[in-house]
Amino acid sequence: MGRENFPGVQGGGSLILAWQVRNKKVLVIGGGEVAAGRILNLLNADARVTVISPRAGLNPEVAHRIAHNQVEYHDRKFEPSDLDDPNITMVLTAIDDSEASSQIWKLCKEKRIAANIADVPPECDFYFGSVHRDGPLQIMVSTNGNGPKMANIVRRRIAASLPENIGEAIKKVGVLRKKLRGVAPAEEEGPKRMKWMSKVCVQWSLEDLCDMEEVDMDALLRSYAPDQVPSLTQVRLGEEPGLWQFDGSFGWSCVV
Ligand SMILES: C[C@@]1(CC(=O)O)C2=NC(=C\c3[nH]c(c(CCC(=O)O)c3CC(=O)O)Cc3[nH]c(c(CC(=O)O)c3CCC(=O)O)/C=C3\N/C(=C\2)[C@@H](CCC(=O)O)[C@]3(C)CC(=O)O)/[C@H]1CCC(=O)O
Ligand SMILES: NC(=O)c1ccc[n+]([C@@H]2O[C@H](COP(=O)([O-])OP(=O)(O)OC[C@H]3O[C@@H](n4cnc5c(N)ncnc54)[C@H](O)[C@@H]3O)[C@@H](O)[C@H]2O)c1
Repeated sequence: MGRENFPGVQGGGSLILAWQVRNKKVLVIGGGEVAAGRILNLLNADARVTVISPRAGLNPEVAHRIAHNQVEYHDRKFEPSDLDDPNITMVLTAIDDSEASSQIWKLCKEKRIAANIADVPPECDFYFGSVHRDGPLQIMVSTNGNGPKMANIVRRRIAASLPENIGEAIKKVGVLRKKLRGVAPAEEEGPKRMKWMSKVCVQWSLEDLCDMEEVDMDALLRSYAPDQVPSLTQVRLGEEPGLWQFDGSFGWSCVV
């Protein structure tokens, strides 16, 4: 008999994902304060943003994005034909007109376009959350519609508890991972590659990860074949792979 101690299911949550909208077309309907926040989130994710909103109602931040050609802009109210472009990946509405909002939601569902209707939670395929960003690191907090301000408070507390250099350390790990793929591209290397990469992340301090230069990465990668993880000091001393072994101390360990 199996032990059956699998995780219990806790329904009622959201599926939290990191949606890749780079170079994809996203329609934002409305140009007020809420739209301004949405547009920034989208631009930070390299989306191609189109804004539809009468000029008279534009918030200064949205007007700035338009003036600097950061978004495509149509100075008018929403029209159903705005949804005809098959390249639209996502629609976000942030307008102060609930009737128009519901009409847009229905049209999006007919066309199977994912949509967020800012003021109507039941008419959202996905919610936004409160996001902390530090380089490649993003942390999103959701309260699943219960308390958006609470999400903001939790997010700020999490951000305050993070090491200052975590984003930079992750950036370096990203470069190393890419290089490792170059050194060991084979599919069957997958398990070894992942285990080795995990060991580097666990054994190296954030400071050492941040300090790691490209030459250090190239030297470190020579220890991949013998499946060893030297410290940054050892890498810089240029010792031959095979001379070091992790002894669990997170310090200097050299077996001769
Ligand atoms: C996280 C954040 C992200 C973002 O918008 O980018 C976000 N709302 C934020 C702020 C905020 N929103 C509101 C207040 C006033 C205080 C309060 O009500 O708490 C504040 C606080 C403020 O403005 O400081 C009012 C509000 N919001 C919604 C409704 C409609 C309703 O609930 O019926 C109403 C009532 C309108 C009314 O009463 O008339 C709905 C949603 N808002 C969500 C996200 C989704 C659920 C996220 C979750 O539960 O975690 C969801 C469901 C849909 C969606 O928007 O995707 C962003 C904080 C970012 C940050 O600061 O870090
Ligand atoms: N989800 C959230 O986090 C959240 C937070 C606060 C408010 N809200 C809700 O979001 C909505 C927008 O809030 P806001 O503060 O940005 O409002 P706002 O009044 O500042 O902006 C509304 C914008 O919508 C535009 N607009 C109105 N009708 C339009 C149409 N048919 N087509 C295109 N554009 C149109 C207006 O010109 C204006 O630019 C409100 O309903 C508000 O209750 C949501």
